Amino acid sequence: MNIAIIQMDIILGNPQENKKQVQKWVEKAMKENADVIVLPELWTTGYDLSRLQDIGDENGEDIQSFMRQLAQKHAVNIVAGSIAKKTQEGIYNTLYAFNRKGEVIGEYSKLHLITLMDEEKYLTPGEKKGNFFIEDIPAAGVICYDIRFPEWVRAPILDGAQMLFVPAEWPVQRLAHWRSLLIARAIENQCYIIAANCVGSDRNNTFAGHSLIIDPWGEIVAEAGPTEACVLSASIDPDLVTSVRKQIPIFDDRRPEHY
Ligand SMILES: NC(=O)CCC(=O)C(=O)O
Repeated sequence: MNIAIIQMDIILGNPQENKKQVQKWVEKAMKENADVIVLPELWTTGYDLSRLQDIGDENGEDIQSFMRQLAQKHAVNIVAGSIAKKTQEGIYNTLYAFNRKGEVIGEYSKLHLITLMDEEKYLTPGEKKGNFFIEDIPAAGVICYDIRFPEWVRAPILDGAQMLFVPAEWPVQRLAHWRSLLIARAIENQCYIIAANCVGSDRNNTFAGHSLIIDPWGEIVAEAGPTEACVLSASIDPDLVTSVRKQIPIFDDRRPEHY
């Protein structure tokens, strides 16, 4: 299965331009025979949080229609990062996943809002896990700050996920945390981690790049650079999850009655 992460430089507060960029990046990813394309967090708006009422997506409808067309045109699965989804209950930081026919196959709204970046002032937290299937392989999504909460990452894994998608806008000053946390989440859950970060800067942050694909043994399969927008491609073997889980059977050896 060929994965292509789009590590993009998100233009702050400009969904139209970001959609144009994504169209071009998807064309590029398809030249590398992508089966699954993955985008970063809040890629339509960036962290223009105080303007989300104006530039957020009403019930995620615009992005669903945009992504449906892209997925159908290229017959590719797309884990469409996350976008600001405006609803009557509030604005959510929501991931959508699409299959090759452009059907929505997964939806997840970020559970842990990062107060350090003021998310709680503008966003409403999700409440549900983000499990879905890509080509019959059980997968799940969590979003950026969520990776600091291993008990939350474990939840969709216990439901069977073998691949974890992590759209992010992770700042450079905590790059070491990004890499260590993602490797740890891969090792402890014996799953693939496919983590899409962005590059560039906004008013408050410079983003770290270093999008990563990590295998269930914790080895880095592919890693992007720190500053350049790019497509990070790699082929993954979902059977490796089963073989690592057989080799060290942590899911049989767990003793959840004690914790
Ligand atoms: N967008 C985010 O959730 C950033 C998370 C982060 O910077 C951190 O956990 O540190």
